[in-house]
Parts: sequence; structure tokens; C-alpha cells
Amino acid sequence: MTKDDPLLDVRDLRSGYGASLVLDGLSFSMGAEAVAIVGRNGMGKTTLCDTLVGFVPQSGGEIRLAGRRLDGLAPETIAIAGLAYVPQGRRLFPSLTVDEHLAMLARRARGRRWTPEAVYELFPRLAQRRHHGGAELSGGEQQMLAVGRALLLNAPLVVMDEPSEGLAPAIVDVLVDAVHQLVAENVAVLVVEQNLRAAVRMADRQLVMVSGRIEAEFTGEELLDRPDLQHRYLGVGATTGEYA
Ligand SMILES: Nc1ncnc2c1ncn2[C@@H]1O[C@H](COP(=O)(O)OP(=O)(O)OP(=O)(O)O)[C@@H](O)[C@H]1O
Repeated sequence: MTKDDPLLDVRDLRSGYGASLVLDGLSFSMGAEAVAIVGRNGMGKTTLCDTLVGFVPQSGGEIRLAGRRLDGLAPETIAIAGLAYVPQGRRLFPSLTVDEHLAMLARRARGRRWTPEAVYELFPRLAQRRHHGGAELSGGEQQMLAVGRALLLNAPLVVMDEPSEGLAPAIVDVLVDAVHQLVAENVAVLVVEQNLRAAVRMADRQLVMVSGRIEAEFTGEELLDRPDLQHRYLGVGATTGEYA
């Protein structure tokens, strides 16, 4: 990496499922900051996350992390290269306790910034639930665990797909604070959000996805102040309620 390389640089990315192309020439770059990807249902946000982390194979374009090409690498290699993932739906193991989830990556994390104990400091609620199984946790606790597990990779970039989905406002506040703390410690966060209010609180840069491309970029303030933009890019009702 030279000093001019962005942390993540995505150029002309193409990917999809079989013959159907979902990402169709998608480009953006980011540094050690928080960036949100917003957009209507079905625009390809989850496909973007899954392609970045190697779950969906790309059919064109380039992905560079700190100057290193990631395209075509296996998901485990991409994770170890520095791209951690908090998938939509959290994907935890119902029969494993919180402690057991974190223990799986504890050896790799030893001596680094993010250890299981550091995750428990970030999310004290998880520490109280450390002996409970994944299936016994509330949605918010599950999301904290999914974020904590990703942090144990000690990666420079964490990708989060819809972290606020289905969560009470108080829990979203905890996640927003966690994102701010990560960025303050130089960990970049790329967050996909359906929920504009949560997205704006997590990130200043809002990239709008339309039909598999980044079509526009706004600041959070611009998007919140402009119902016309919300209507055009996010659909009716994007900002109704505190987080809905
Ligand atoms: N496994 C799959 N196989 C085939 N098509 C898929 C698959 N997953 C998603 N798609 C299609 O790809 C397109 C983009 O879906 P994607 O989930 O990436 O969008 P999204 O913006 O994340 O929307 P949502 O918020 O509803 O998840 C949609 O047309 C969807 O039907």
C-alpha cells in the first residue's frame, strides 16, 4: 500500500447469480472512515457485501484492500486479508454460548486490540449473557455478538449488512456508538442500511445504490433535509418513525 491508496477501492464491479447480473459496474472508494450504502429493496446491497467478502463470485471489475487485489480469493483468505463481515441475519450458532462463539477466534485475537474481553467492554450486556446460548439471546444481543465476533479478526475494515434491522431504538444507539468508537480507533466501517436514520447517525458519507451501481453520494444532513431525494432514492416512508 502506498500512502495514496484508499483503504478499499472498488472499480467497475460486476456480479450476480447465474445469468442475472446484479452489480453492474459499481465503483466507490473509502478510507478509514464510516460509509453507508443506502437504497431501496432489491438494489443489490446484500449482493455487494457478499461479493466483497467472496461469497458471491464476481464476474468483472476490481476490489483492492490497501492496494491488494482481493478478487477471486476465497472468503477465508479475504477475511484474513483484513475484511471482516457482519452478515444480515447475524448467522450465529443457536447451541453455542456467547463465550463459545468468541472463543473460536480468541487465539487469533490474542495480544491484539480486539480480544473477547475487549468485546465485552464494548458491549457490557454481552458480558452479562456470556454463558447463554445463541438461541436465548435477544435480537440486539445477537447483533452485538455478530459485531463482536467480526471484531476478533482485528481487520482494518468491517462490513455490516443491515445491523439495525428489527432492533429497538436503544439497541440501535448502542450500535451507533460502537461504530463511532471503531472509527475513532481507525477501523473503517462500511454499513448497508435500509434505515436512513440509523445510516446517517453511523456515517457522514451516504452512497446511494440504484440497480447495481452507486448512483449518487450525499452527506447525511443533505439526505435528511431533502424529502425529494429520499422519495427518489429510498422510497416513500424512508424516514417515518425514529428508526423505521
Ligand atoms: N441467491 C440469489 N439468487 C438469485 N437472485 C438473487 C439472490 N439473492 C439476491 N438475488 C436478487 O438480486 C437482486 C439484489 O438483491 P439484494 O439482496 O442484493 O438487494 P438488497 O438491496 O440487499 O435488497 P434487500 O434489502 O431486500 O435485501 C434482487 O433482484 C434479488 O432478487
